[in-house]
Amino acid sequence: MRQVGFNLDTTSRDAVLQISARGRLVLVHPMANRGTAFTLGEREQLGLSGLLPSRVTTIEEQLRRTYAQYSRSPSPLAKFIQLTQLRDRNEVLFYRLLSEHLEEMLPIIYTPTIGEAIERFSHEYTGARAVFLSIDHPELVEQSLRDFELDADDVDLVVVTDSEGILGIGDQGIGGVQIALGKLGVYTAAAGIHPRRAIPIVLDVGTDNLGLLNSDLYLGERHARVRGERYDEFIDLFVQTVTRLFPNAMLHWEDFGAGNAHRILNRYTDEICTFNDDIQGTAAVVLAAVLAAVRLTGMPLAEHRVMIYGAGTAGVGVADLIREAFRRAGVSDDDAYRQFWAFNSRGLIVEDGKGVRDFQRPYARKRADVADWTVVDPARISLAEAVREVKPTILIGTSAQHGAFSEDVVRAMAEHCEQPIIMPLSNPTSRAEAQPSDLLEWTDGQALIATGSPFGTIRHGEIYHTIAQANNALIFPGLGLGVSVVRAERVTAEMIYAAADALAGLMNEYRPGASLLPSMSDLRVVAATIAKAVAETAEAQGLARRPMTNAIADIYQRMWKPEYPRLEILPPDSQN
Ligand SMILES: NC(=O)c1ccc[n+]([C@@H]2O[C@H](COP(=O)([O-])OP(=O)(O)OC[C@H]3O[C@@H](n4cnc5c(N)ncnc54)[C@H](O)[C@@H]3O)[C@@H](O)[C@H]2O)c1
Ligand SMILES: O=C(O)C[C@H](O)C(=O)O
Ligand SMILES: [Mg+2]
Repeated sequence: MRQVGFNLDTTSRDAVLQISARGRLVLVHPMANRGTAFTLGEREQLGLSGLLPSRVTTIEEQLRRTYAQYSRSPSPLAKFIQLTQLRDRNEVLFYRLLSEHLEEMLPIIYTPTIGEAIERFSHEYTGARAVFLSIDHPELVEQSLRDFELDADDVDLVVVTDSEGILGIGDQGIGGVQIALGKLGVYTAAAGIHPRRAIPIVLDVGTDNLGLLNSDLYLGERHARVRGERYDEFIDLFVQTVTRLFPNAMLHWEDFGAGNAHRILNRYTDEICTFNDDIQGTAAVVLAAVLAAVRLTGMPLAEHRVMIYGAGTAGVGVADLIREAFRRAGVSDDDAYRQFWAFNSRGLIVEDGKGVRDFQRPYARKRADVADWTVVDPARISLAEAVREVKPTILIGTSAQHGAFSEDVVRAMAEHCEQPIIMPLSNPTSRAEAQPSDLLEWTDGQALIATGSPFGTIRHGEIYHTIAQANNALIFPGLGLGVSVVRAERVTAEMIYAAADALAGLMNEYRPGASLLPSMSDLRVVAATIAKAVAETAEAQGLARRPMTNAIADIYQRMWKPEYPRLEILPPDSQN
């Protein structure tokens, strides 16, 4: 990080921060500012003596104060805003507070509260340290990226969204910038990616959200979403520019619409170092949860029948990776496809159905497969009807349809399956296909559950069930860290599988009611473990541009810790 007045080596855990700036400039730089923790000597040298209250405090005192402020904030959104303001004022303190209360604060800075912050972005706007790129100004793309003041070697990660498919709340226009910021917050909190080695970006291509278009306060381009050739050209311009300026960065795509996510990933995956979180991150975390659950059922994976309710960006990513696990278990590709039943908004996807997208097509069932089913409308076969016919053992929800896993669906599933594996993965909480407490109720406590948003622990009978949060936050931080440690040239299917496998390998608790996945409070351990597996896989595939000397040491050395860096105060006139 090199800005006029400040210089910080962001590659090492114990870097020195050089400051030649003076006075207010120091206090408004979130990475340099440490507020009341500046010592009297530092204050004098930096020209801050009159700008701070006289008492010097430790970071522990600052943590006590900011945690009390957090606790007093009256609503989740107020807590989000309080933490955002802290992040914009004193980044070290923000990450330290977050890391000490990770499980408590994750639902605030990330899913589910972030959904509300995204919807309210233009109303609550207080600035956002991100890059905004508009399709109406392609000529500004390069300059805008340069304006973020990072050099080629300074960037490990770029998180970009076009906001069309934000969580399960759809098109949120420019507000989607918050999901890019939220994901980066998790990268740092979980994997220690240095907060100054990443760029959050929103591509403003317009919005089809009429509420936003009609709001006086809306801050994005005020027109319908641009699609087709002009959209593709803009994406291409963006990809070419960002990879030229930041050749070592992994490009992370977040919350694109169903019509673009798979298409864009397929277009670039063999050309650059890139990853789609909703497709690949989700797939890896869900596979890990499925493998843990399958082990508990005692029934071999190859015999399971899988329903994907909501075969969109995430759903098909999940299906593809579970299918890979079938293949690794010795099942032929043809046979594996026959174990999957996928749904879109028109019901079960059948080969002659309407509106089937290219990436869904491999999962379309043959008409003959369903010819003798008892259904009301063969052109629109419902989940309940399909469940009765297929008797699935695994039900995955990525449809954003609240309550879609209804009592009759779940009871019908449980009738033929002792321990049904049911995963309502849609976010935020208001979109979940089912409430875990209901699932336990309807299956007599037998369901093996994972959800996308946090649900915590639920008592059913004598047993406390810890509901696994199968959120891609368990995957992307470690993946990004592993990729950056070896500067992988690509993100391959093998690396994604290795991430899932490493996560599954962390599960060793088998008491009744135990979670299928590690807890979000263990994110740092999870991320480091996944990073190692990913980096080693990249090396084995010959994709490491920076060989490791010792995997553990290399990963540990790159994991930034939220502590005030050592200061070196340079003369005010020296240029750095
Ligand atoms: N847990 C996680 O880590 C995670 C990761 C990614 C996405 N998700 C969640 O999954 C949901 C979907 O996200 P996405 O990015 O895949 O969106 P998407 O728009 O790409 O996919 C949604 C799919 O659901 C289908 N659908 C809509 N209505 C339906 C209905 N009534 N019945 C059956 N199918 C229906 C659509 O046809 C589409 O294929 C969101 O709520 C998102 O938050 C969770
Ligand atoms: O953002 C999340 O919480 C997970 C996932 O990427 C989603 O889109 O829901
Ligand atoms: Mg997402």
